[in-house]
Amino acid sequence: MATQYKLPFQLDNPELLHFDSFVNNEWVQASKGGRFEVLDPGTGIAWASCPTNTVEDVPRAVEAAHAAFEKYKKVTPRQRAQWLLKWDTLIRENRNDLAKLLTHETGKPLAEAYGEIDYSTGFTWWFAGEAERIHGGISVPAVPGRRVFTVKQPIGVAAALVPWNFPMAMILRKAGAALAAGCTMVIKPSPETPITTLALMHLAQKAGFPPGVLNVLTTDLENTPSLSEALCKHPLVKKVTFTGSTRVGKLIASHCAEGLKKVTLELGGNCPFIVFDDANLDQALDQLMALKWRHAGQACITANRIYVQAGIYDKFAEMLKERTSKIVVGHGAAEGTTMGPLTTPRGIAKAANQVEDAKRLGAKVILGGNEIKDKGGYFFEPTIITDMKQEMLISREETFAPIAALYKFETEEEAVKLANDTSMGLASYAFTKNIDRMWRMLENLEAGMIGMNTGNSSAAESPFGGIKESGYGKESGKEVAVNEYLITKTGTLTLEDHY
Ligand SMILES: NC(=O)c1ccc[n+]([C@@H]2O[C@H](COP(=O)([O-])OP(=O)(O)OC[C@H]3O[C@@H](n4cnc5c(N)ncnc54)[C@H](O)[C@@H]3O)[C@@H](O)[C@H]2O)c1
Ligand SMILES: O=CCCC(=O)O
Repeated sequence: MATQYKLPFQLDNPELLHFDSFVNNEWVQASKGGRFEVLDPGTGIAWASCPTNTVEDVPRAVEAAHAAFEKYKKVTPRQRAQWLLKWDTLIRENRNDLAKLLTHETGKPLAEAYGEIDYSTGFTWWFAGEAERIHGGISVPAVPGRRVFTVKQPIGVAAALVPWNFPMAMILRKAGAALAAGCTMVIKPSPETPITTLALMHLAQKAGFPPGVLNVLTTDLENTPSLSEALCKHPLVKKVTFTGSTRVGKLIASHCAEGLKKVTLELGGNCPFIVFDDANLDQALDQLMALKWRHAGQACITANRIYVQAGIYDKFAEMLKERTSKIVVGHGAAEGTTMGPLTTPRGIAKAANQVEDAKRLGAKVILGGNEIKDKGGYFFEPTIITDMKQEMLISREETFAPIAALYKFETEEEAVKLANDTSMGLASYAFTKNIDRMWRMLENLEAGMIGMNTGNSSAAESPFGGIKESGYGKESGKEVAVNEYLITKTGTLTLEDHY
């Protein structure tokens, strides 16, 4: 469908732009004909619209994915790998254009958009390699004359429900594993970020994936819960992979319980970042600057609670303030911008509420603390708060905004106790030059991923996933991620006249 909106950018390859849903390799409208707008968070202005699919549109997409699965499951792993590699190449070739789409949907600065694309192609590359390395096993059991073996088979149609903060990375992390395993997929992107997803579909089609292997149902905020529920409950959907908040993750798990669907849940974080007084402060600060301010604090693995040992607390806070003051907030596509807007206006309201709560309970705002109202989009000042206490809101819920909250601690035992005092368990970070202590951190911190003198642990080759209320299942990494899309079948063979 031709767009009535004015595009705020130009693409080298305008063919990438699609504004309709994608089912069975065709660009389609929603059955009821409705559309919703896609806004640039840096201006608040709509620049595109997409079909508002509803529950009525779910069967068409799932049935297309199922018909495709019947053929795709028999495609050789090498062929799957070749299609994945071709997709990977096309994404890399369209890097400049995709970065513009990401920036205008999420708000993140162009440099970060490039970073997301490079991170994302790690997944297409990695899972192309994994496709041919899926294998079962064989064993000789205690009973004579028997052999027991396992074969791995793709589970079926997978539904992927993805968030808006890393729309490309989250889709390729899921689709890469599913396609390598031999599954087909129906993707529901967030209402904020459908255009990047549709551009990826354009490239998947060009890469040669057959019709129905990948499908996208776009929809708005209002129809998201019902459409997602219908996808989870459709009998032909055998696997659901969800990335998003813990609140919604619990709903998804309950929808899937009915059909006993296999589920992967990558949910919220509330990640502690611990700096001991024997840490290399410059190293800790470099890592914190990159981790905390990445996408204006809108990453699940961001440092939500920063615990600093008493002896270095004041110095660390000052050093952080000095570096943070140099951040340039602006439109993600503007030259010189180092921090963009929040992606949604909901994020601004939540951040403002958390700052007010911390101030009321005795914390000090040493930098920022306010919404920026004169820039047009959804901007919030990079904010540093000291004298944080466990009873404050930020200790219990993710900020998902550019707020660095600093807590003081005295001993290692206290730091571990405070760090683990959360229902979440996605990632934890520790900075110390004491190797014994570092090992204790790895074993004692309750999280699925531990950053040891690093704030950057996400990579295609590392298993990604949380524990506690941060979810279950792993994405990326060797074997574990592809296994999420496979079933294991056990064969038992009796042999005559055999030991
Ligand atoms: N662990 C991870 O890998 C990871 C990665 C990115 C984001 N997250 C988490 O996601 C959250 C931020 O993203 P968000 O605000 O888009 O999360 P969200 O839970 O609101 O939305 C995630 C997805 O679910 C959809 N959704 C929203 N309400 C729904 C409902 N009632 N039923 C079904 N689907 C629904 C959204 O449209 C989106 O596609 C944060 O909590 C963050 O930590 C986690
Ligand atoms: O927001 C969560 C995902 C971020 C990541 O994969 O590093």
